[in-house]
Amino acid sequence: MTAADISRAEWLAKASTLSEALPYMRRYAGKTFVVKYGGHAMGDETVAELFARNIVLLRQVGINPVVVHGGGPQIGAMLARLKIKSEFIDGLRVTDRETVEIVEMVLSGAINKQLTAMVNGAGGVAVGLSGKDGGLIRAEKLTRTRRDPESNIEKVLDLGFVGEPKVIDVSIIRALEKSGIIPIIAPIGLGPNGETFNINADTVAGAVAAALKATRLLLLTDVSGVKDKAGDLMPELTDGDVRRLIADGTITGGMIPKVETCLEAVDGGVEAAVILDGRVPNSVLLEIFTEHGVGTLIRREAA
Ligand SMILES: Nc1ncnc2c1ncn2[C@@H]1O[C@H](COP(=O)(O)OP(=O)(O)O)[C@@H](O)[C@H]1O
Ligand SMILES: CC(=O)N[C@@H](CCC(=O)OP(=O)(O)O)C(=O)O
Repeated sequence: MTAADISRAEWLAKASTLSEALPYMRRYAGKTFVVKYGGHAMGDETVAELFARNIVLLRQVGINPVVVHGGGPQIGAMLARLKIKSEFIDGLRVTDRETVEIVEMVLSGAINKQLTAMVNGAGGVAVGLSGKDGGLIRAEKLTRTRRDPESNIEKVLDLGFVGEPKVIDVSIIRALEKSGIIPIIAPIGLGPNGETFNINADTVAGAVAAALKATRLLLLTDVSGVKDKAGDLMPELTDGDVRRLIADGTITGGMIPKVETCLEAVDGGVEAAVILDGRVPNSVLLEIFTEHGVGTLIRREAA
């Protein structure tokens, strides 16, 4: 049987014995996979533990997994506990000085350490870091503009300490990879004047994947992938499809930056980007080791 013959059901049966699964895994040995684990997908502890085991398994078969995590709902819950109001513009949290402190505490302090401990508990060797460690993510303030429909004048929107990655220095990731260590990255960047920047986790995952020229960028979320108007999963989309689906209102909200991140990553040298459901047990393994995958694969149209 070749890798192309394996069905999802067969994969699940084989996953119980590593030795049987190995032939299907070898094709990716030595490759780097960037996996973004979204805050919504983290909810269920059993699924989170399975996620950690999947990541360790990738490492055990010779793949270099790099995890970037989110934590939007968890930041929201902490801000609510502290009675700090939070608003979003284009899916990005407006982040004032007080908010950025909480964002860093929740992402780098709580979630990053939980996930790192989980991967270590699953038998891997993981190290948690943020964009501040090893000069990983140099960021600058993100500027957003919006055209006022009545006056047609473009207004600059101030999102506060929301950053965009400018320079990704992958040396720390490569050093960890060489030692068999799994990096777990919180989406925090360091600004030119020592500022802490809150960066959308999808954006960080895309930028890190492009800088590493990763073989795959996997964005784990709380839906099965990109769906059409009838709610059916679309297994594969090109940049042209994505533009059309945004324009006709099929792709909305948080899914817009996700698909845009995928296209930028593919443009930046990532072989393929996939949006998939992180709440489904073993979704990472199913996506990587079955021929058809489970989510929506996004690629550029052939020139
Ligand atoms: N065409 C679409 N297909 C699937 N999900 C979509 C689509 N358009 C908008 N969405 C929304 O995008 C959400 C995923 O984005 P988001 O909530 O930002 O995820 P995460 O927290 O994992 O980063 C889905 O839960 C869904 O509500
Ligand atoms: C600027 C911005 O919006 N940053 C995000 C960072 C966390 C994130 O992206 O988490 P998810 O992947 O779980 O949504 C935030 O503050 O929520």
